[in-house]
Amino acid sequence: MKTPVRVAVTGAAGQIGYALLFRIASGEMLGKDQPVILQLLELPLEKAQAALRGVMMELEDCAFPLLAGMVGTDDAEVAFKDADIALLVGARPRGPGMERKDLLLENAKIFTAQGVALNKVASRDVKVLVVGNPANTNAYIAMKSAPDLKAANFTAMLRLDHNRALSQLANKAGVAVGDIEKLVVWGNHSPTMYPDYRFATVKGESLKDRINDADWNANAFIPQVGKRGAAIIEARGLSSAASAANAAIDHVRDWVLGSSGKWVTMGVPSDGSYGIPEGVIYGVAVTTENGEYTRVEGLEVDGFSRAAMDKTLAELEEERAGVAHLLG
Ligand SMILES: NC(=O)C1=CN([C@@H]2O[C@H](COP(=O)(O)OP(=O)(O)OC[C@H]3O[C@@H](n4cnc5c(N)ncnc54)[C@H](O)[C@@H]3O)[C@@H](O)[C@H]2O)C=CC1
Ligand SMILES: O=C([O-])CC(=O)C(=O)O
Repeated sequence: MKTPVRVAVTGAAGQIGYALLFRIASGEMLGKDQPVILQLLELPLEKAQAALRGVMMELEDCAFPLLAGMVGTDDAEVAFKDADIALLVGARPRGPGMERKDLLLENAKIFTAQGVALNKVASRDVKVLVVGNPANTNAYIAMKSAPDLKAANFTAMLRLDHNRALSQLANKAGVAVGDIEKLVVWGNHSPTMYPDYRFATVKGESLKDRINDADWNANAFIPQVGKRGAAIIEARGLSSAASAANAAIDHVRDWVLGSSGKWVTMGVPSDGSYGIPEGVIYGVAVTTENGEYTRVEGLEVDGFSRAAMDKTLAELEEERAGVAHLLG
């Protein structure tokens, strides 16, 4: 038996948590031979803690052979203790009359505290995935609040956007979703993101040439991928949960187990390439191997792409400026 991996999940009793934990415990994230210990954080409210206890009872009732242990807590330092992987899902949702800026500030407090706790007690190699919105800026805040941890190990989830774009492209081109490679979604997990299939291939042939429809790209594809989260809320009355959990699993699985040379999109702190200022958590194409990601370098940025990449960057810069006073 392998040594169990400690996986911390915040917001564990929420709807993404409910779609996520059972799949982690069944081995879909880290492999069917990898035991896990789940360290689950919820708010210190009776309702949230009761819901968490219920989820843990259900996890127990699945008798997952790979579930080597479980902790439920309202204390971030307990949840993050020696964590190898931290999925930061819990966040303050937008309430009635709340502006984006208010949401940003409320969440800034949460992700500052969680960054500090990770810095104090998590494994020095902890891999962090931020799902809670605004995901890129929350990841940036946590990273800045955890100066003793590797900045490169703080990532934000753009995989749902990547997967959404894959399916839209497969439908448009009439190809199998699994045959599409070399897609990237640049920037912020928000409607300003830029899904870019200029480099994408299907069985080695250019997908862009096959679709050959600049109008569809600019006026249907890009806005549809960007606003897909809102479309799900409109249809379901609740935000994406199963697809978000699925994307979190894809993100961490590929990061830990490798993408076998395939491109995947991760929100990672910029190294200054592609004109993105260093440190900004920005969606880029990466390949992954041996628990590390490597940016796909040297992609051509044409005029249309530059404008799209700068627009989503400007939004991230604005978010960063909005929380700068909290980060010292
Ligand atoms: N990056 C992405 O692609 C996506 C991000 N999201 C975001 O994921 C987040 C979670 O979504 P849902 O599970 O649907 O929400 P939810 O409201 O069902 O669950 C969130 C849970 O987090 C808990 N929570 C809140 N603050 C916490 C804190 N400081 N510490 C620990 N737990 C805390 C709440 O008690 C709640 O149980 C939201 O911010 C949502 O906008 C959702 C879909 C996709
Ligand atoms: O739009 C939302 O609030 C949830 C989300 O991030 C998504 O589904 O992409």
